[in-house]
Amino acid sequence: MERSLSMELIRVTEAAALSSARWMGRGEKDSADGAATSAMRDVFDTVPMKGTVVIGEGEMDEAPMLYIGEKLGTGYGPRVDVAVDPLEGTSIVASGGWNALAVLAIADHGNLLHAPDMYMDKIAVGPAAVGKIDINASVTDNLKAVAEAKNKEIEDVVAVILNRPRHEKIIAELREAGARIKLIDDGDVAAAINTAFDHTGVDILFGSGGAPEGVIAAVALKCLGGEIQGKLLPQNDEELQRCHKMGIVDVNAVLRMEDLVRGDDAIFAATGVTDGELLRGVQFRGTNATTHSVVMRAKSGTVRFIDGQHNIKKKPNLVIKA
Ligand SMILES: O=P(O)(O)OC[C@H]1O[C@](O)(COP(=O)(O)O)[C@@H](O)[C@@H]1O
Repeated sequence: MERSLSMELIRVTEAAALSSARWMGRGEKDSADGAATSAMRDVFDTVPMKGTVVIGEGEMDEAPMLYIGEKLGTGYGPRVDVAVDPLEGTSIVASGGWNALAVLAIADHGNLLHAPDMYMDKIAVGPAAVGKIDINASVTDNLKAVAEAKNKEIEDVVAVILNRPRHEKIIAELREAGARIKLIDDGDVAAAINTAFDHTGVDILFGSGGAPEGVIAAVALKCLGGEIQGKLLPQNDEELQRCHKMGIVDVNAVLRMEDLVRGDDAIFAATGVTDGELLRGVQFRGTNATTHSVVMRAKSGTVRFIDGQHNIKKKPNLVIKA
């Protein structure tokens, strides 16, 4: 995969972030998502690649854009699988909260798990604790392992988890073990990535969230040398059938890094929509808008933070007033 593709992909996430950021705090998550999706779709047309969406906005009959199977790119260049989440954290934008991102990941054709839209149990850590976690072990054992790997006490470990009733037991065990906890309302992709950056103050992600988000986070963590393990959590027969269709016979099987994203020819790109620990959100200043993005390649392990200054007058279609 071409190195220069990284910069092309940043243009895609920047466009999605610029378009959806106008909807911050307006209580309209679908409008924010729609703006991000259509901007992302438009810019993808200019990216030199032969892409196919494997994780997107839904099946062809339910999503007009960025649907699973849709072809993306100019049709010239590497043949890649594309995973997109034009707006990761639709409710975050609707309420002006933290850590909404425009994200995408690409990998060589056939190398991304085609995760169905269902829940996935997840555990994720940064490079310091790779090889030490086990999704089948207890919360306490995982905390101990991370504390040891990072040379700190359990009381100093910060676990991040979506604040959901389904996580009551995990949260109780985290409290019992004495860990510090960051309960988040949404956005477990950012939370998983944050475990790989010490300055975000987050050591380990627990709990279930979207399976597609799990695959996207896996690409980022592969680039960063971190680790995520997942287990699909089908809620009914239909979801179980979907797992089987994907070739996953044993739904209790632990999905490891190589199952989620095979090989290392993969790129992850994200632009902040609202402020977060890792990336600032879009700021509008008169005729200018500023974006903050990160792009990473698994093959080289290079992580680039890229700031963009956008002249809104020259991109009127991108920054539509909400
Ligand atoms: O809100 P639920 O059903 O617990 O799902 C959790 C999932 O939703 C999110 O918080 C936000 O997803 P959306 O951007 O699609 O709203 C994800 O980060 C997370 O994986």
